[in-house]
Amino acid sequence: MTPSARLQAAIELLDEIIIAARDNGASADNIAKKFFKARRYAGSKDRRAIREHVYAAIRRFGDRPASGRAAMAGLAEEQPELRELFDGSAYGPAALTDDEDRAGGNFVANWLSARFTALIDDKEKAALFGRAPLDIRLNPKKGDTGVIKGTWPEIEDLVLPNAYRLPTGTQVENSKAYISGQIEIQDLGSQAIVAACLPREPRLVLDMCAGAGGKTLGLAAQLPDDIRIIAADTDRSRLSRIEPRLHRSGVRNIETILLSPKKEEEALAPFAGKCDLVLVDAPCTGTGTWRRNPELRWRMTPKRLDQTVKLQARLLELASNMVAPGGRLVYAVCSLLDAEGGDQAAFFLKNHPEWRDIEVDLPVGRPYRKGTLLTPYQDGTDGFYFTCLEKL
Ligand SMILES: C[S@@+](CC[C@H](N)C(=O)[O-])C[C@H]1O[C@@H](n2cnc3c(N)ncnc32)[C@H](O)[C@@H]1O
Repeated sequence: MTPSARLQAAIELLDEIIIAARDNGASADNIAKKFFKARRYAGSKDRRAIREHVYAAIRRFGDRPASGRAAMAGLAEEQPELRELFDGSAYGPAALTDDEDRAGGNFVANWLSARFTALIDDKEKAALFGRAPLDIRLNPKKGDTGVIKGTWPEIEDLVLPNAYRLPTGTQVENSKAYISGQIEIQDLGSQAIVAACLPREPRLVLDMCAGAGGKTLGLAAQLPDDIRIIAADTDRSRLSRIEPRLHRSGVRNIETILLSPKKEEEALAPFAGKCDLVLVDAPCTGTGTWRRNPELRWRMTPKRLDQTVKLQARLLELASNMVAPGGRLVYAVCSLLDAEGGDQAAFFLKNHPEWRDIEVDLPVGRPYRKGTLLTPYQDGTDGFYFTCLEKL
């Protein structure tokens, strides 16, 4: 493909990504995979170049552009070499005109920028777009440090006992250590949230928004095998992805429960007031994960944020009903917006005098508004807020 044809392909791929972001459709990565599958003529260099154009536009614009062409035209304003590729050649984009739409604005939409926690300064904002590291968690029941250090001599020890960092791009998923369940890929921040759940040994654990089980497996790896762990979620496809991970890691004490949205309480009724530990890793806007998913910015609107905040408050309330007296509730979000983090904790504690927040002693994160904040610049993790609450 010519450089102009690659740019035109990037414009077409961006058109699909923009529509999916507007309509809450498939992720940019999945759309790209499908796009290239249907264009076998694009070789590996073509694909790489097209992806680079697409992700440069996604990283650059905080507001969702009107179209793929507007996005690339906006980028061309800042990159003269791109402007030359709008050359009207056979498979390339038509020449730019003075009056056509061009994307612009800041890296983060202005309405959203104002809602970040006070600790997110310019350095932190820049780090939100940095390169995400590749962190792994050792499963102490199956693997040992010697094996993984033998496999990857360049591995870096992190501040939590089973946490390690590998150079980005290391092929982990086809390694013996991964296939045999000795390791999982998990950001240090997620590992810190699991650590915050476990000062005392629970008997019954509920992971209420377990997704594909990242934190559920982290909990199981640290707890004795006879503890009952319930992994619940409303997303059938995500929840089903726990199964192969359970096999790999040899865990047998996790049960899954598929919840129906708005009817979660019915399915969870048998556990009401009985759990020693409930984790609510709540659905959120993901503002702390922009390093991995910069396209999430294009999905955000004030209305969607408001809906997410309401859902989080409802799930926190519901989760609190599942906890036994003296039990612990951990509420976490991979977001750095106060509305999803500190505001939720403050609102909950104000309305529940029978609960108190507890301090956690971890080597990462900063105390922030009744909880802990983890950030890319300060901690080298994705951005998270979590709070540990105890029922009196
Ligand atoms: C941040 S993700 C969880 C990630 C997971 N805990 C992990 O460590 O990999 C939030 C999850 O909440 C789930 N969710 C959304 N609405 C829910 C609801 N009403 N009840 C329970 N889970 C819900 C989503 O399907 C999603 O899997």
